[in-house]
Amino acid sequence: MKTVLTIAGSDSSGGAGIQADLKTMTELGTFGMSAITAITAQNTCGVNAVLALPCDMISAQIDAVCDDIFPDAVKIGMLANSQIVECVAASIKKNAMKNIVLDPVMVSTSGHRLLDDDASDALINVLMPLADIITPNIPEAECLAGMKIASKADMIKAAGIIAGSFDGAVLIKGGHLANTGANCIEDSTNVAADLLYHGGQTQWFEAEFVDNPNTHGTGCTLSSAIASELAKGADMPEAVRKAKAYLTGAIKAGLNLGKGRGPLNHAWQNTISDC
Ligand SMILES: Nc1ncnc2c1ncn2[C@@H]1O[C@H](COP(=O)(O)OP(=O)(O)OP(=O)(O)O)[C@@H](O)[C@H]1O
Ligand SMILES: Cc1ncc(COP(=O)(O)O)c(N)n1
Repeated sequence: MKTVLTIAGSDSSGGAGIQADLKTMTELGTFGMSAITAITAQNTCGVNAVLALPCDMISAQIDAVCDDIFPDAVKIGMLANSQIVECVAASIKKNAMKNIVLDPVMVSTSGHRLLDDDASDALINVLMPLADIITPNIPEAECLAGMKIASKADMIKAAGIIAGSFDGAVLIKGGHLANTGANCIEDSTNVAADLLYHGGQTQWFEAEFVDNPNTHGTGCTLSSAIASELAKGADMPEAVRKAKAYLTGAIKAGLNLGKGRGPLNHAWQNTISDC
């Protein structure tokens, strides 16, 4: 069985972070392992508290995994502060890890900062160069590219700028532009359109925009699904295509848990075959 390591924060409500990552990895037939960077007290309504773990404990988790069950791919999510960004980068180099998917988590859907303001430089200069793909949402891509993004043309421009600063691929997730009119295609159906910039080429991945407010953890799910598909041997465009199909199914299968933006239905493939 192929193995995937998530280096990310814990979400007590199970919708995002390592909990979403491990569910995704299991559903996609890989063996998920975790190195926890921070503990959050959160639910579908918001983040109440964050405790960043000490760097030596984070490095120790990564080393313990790599010394025994070397991961075929790695997903990196919430990193909390610049010290953690630096120590995760050092551990990746030391262990010569491969298939690195970096989700540059900055702010939760509920508006809570999950990465210190002053950590962006370390993220861009120290960690990004080690990644095979980074998966920013629109606000994160605006921060990384230093420009506003209000259209698909802006997404293409921003992806080119971000890709110019490292060797990997860039997937700009368009969830925040969907339903604003900016993503509308000719038949006026609204779509959730993500842009992959890979090897100098751009490619759109479009899926039905599901009218469902329960989208807590979509970014975590997509990035860990990409890591799982890379671990199983897919090339980058194929990994993105399969990951987006899994994600869209999990949004469509619609759970309705909690009082706020609820989590996804990770087990949707089993749910459908049970019907
Ligand atoms: N309502 C929806 N229907 C279908 N796909 C969606 C919907 N909302 C988001 N997506 C898709 O989910 C993925 C993550 O999107 P988004 O742009 O919201 O990233 P994010 O902000 O990092 O996610 P998160 O909400 O977990 O922080 C993308 O593939 C996007 O197209
Ligand atoms: C531990 C952790 N990692 C990532 C997110 C981002 O997910 P979302 O934007 O859906 O809140 C989160 N809320 N918590």
